[in-house]
Amino acid sequence: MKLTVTDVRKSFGATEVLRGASLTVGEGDLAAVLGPSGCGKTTLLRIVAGFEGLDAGSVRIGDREVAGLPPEKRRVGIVPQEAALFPHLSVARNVGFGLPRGAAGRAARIEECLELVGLAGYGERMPHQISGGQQQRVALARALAPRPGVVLLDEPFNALDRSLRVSVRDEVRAALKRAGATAVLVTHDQEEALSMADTVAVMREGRIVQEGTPAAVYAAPRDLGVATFVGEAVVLAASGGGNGGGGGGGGGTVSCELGSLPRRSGGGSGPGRVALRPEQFVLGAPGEGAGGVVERVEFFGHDAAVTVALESGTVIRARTRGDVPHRPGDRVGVTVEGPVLFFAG
Ligand SMILES: Nc1ncnc2c1ncn2[C@@H]1O[C@H](COP(=O)(O)OP(=O)(O)OP(=O)(O)O)[C@@H](O)[C@H]1O
Repeated sequence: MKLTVTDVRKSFGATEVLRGASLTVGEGDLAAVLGPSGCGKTTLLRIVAGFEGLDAGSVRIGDREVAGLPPEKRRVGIVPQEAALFPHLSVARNVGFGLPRGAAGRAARIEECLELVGLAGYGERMPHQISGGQQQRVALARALAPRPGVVLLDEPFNALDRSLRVSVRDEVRAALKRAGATAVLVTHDQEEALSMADTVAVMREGRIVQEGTPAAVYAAPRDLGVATFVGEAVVLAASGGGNGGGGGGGGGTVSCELGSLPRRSGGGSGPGRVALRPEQFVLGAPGEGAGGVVERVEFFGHDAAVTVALESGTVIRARTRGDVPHRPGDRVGVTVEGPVLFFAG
């Protein structure tokens, strides 16, 4: 079901933690709430779940206002940070925990949910007999079993080691999609948010400051804070020309130490800052563009990150193809492929 959070406010004592937070998640979508530690992500999730009351605002699941209802009346499924399975209950009994005893089709629903998360046939195992990633998937099956209107996932991959995280998050995403669930994932890991979610909601100081598809937020962040929080960026002092009057593409130019660059529209004009994405840097021969020296090459197989100290003292990190010919100490010339993001002020 669609989730609509409107202008939610919440204070703990004198501290206002949510300052008019609004969030919309379309039916069947997975939204990631992304923000720094302490910005209010978990509080927002707890308010949607009903574990915490709100001071003002509204929470609707489908067409129903749930702000005054206790958690068990909201039809919300929760996947906590650590799977938190009942250790003395089998996997099947964990999954069936939220289903009424003796309900018709209960056993079939348990098996169906285990199948959704790719664990068909694991019902008789005990939690300690399965891996951490599998435990997290059982927690998801448990959340899905009562057919909730919304599933909430609070940093669900934190307890897993890095290599496992990537595969578990793919499996969790696939299971949510198979179930057709509307879901909200809270995370401070931007790669997780950008790679998993249909939409990203960037949260800062108790408010959602921008919502959109990962690609849209990355390409057109509303301010420098979002630009540097969602994706990597090198920020340089710059001066922006007029917007060129065109909608869509044409946005005039920006001048900075790396030259005069075409800019995306928006962001104002006059003095300000430019945010350059790692994939916008092109490393060429010395003399092509700004001179610099390679400091470090990080090889990832499919691509590489090359850190270059420019003669000006600015340090940039460029994303290049994996077959990078550079070594630390090499002299290179750095140019930028536009259009670039500019923010006045
Ligand atoms: N029950 C509470 N009583 C008092 N203060 C609280 C309570 N719950 C949360 N806070 C405060 O509200 C702020 C936001 O906390 P919250 O856990 O929502 O942030 P978060 O964005 O989820 O952070 P993290 O990513 O570190 O989990 C913090 O400053 C926290 O100390």
